[in-house]
Amino acid sequence: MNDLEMYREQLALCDDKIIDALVERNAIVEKIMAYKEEYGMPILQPQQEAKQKMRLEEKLEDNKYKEEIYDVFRRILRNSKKIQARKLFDYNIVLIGFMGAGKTTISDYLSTMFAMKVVEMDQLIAEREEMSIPDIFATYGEEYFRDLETGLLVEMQSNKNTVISCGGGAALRERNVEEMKKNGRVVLLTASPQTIYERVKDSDDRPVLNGRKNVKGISELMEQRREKYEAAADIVINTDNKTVLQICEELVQRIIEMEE
Ligand SMILES: Nc1ncnc2c1ncn2[C@@H]1O[C@H](COP(=O)(O)OP(=O)(O)OP(=O)(O)O)[C@@H](O)[C@H]1O
Ligand SMILES: O=C(O)C1=C[C@@H](O)[C@@H](O)[C@H](O)C1
Ligand SMILES: [Mg+2]
Repeated sequence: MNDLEMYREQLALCDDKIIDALVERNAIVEKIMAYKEEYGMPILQPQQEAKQKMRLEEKLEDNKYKEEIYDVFRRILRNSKKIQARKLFDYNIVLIGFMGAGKTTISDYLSTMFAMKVVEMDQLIAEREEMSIPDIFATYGEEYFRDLETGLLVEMQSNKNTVISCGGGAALRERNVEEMKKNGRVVLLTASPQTIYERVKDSDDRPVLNGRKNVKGISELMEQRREKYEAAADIVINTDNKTVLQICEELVQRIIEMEE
């Protein structure tokens, strides 16, 4: 055997070690999940991720392949998160609720914590139509927009582990709710009119709130919608005075309870 052949064999042995280590690592990730579930511990522990990152940084400080190894670990972490998400729920999470309830915020955090894909329905529809949502309403009417929502909710049923952040009015159409349910669990985020007002008061990109961007106007529209939102929901989470982490943890725990 010449040197080149020998190096190639050594490389193959290295790859085998990496595969074995990754299999072992993934099994440990699953054990950690099972342990947390068994002892009712929080599933989301962002401080642990920060600790792991620091440990890695210290260990790689003087390593000449630091950047390349970081890159690999970023992917390992991403895949660990996907494994955790798959273990918790093998379907999509559909977030509904009034404007400002936190659908986009919670979607982004879930995406960070579980490496889940996010579909912002309003944004995707506007991109595909090459038109803003208010322009779609003005040009083609609400029915046309709701049909696009229905179509997108059907399309999403071939995905898994995706967070679907619905437009504020999506749950108002019965057919949309039917298609939401086929995606996975429907989670309704709620907040008091005061909280919603505080969250939306400085932004002008919610045309439905034009002319009623005050606590009374929000409260009235919320009451009109309440029944339909609640009828659509598998899980209801109130978000008043809760951090994004608390809300996401509550969501995960409620999903665990539902699957038991
Ligand atoms: N739990 C929370 N605590 C404090 N602020 C929050 C919380 N959730 C959301 N917010 C803030 O409220 C505002 C509205 O949140 P977000 O855009 O996520 O709502 P949304 O439900 O997606 O609204 P829309 O239906 O209009 O898209 C944002 O500025 C966000 O940072
Ligand atoms: O609450 C609503 O009725 C709406 C909310 C937005 O997300 C958009 O989907 C649209 O402007 C309708
Ligand atoms: Mg949003």
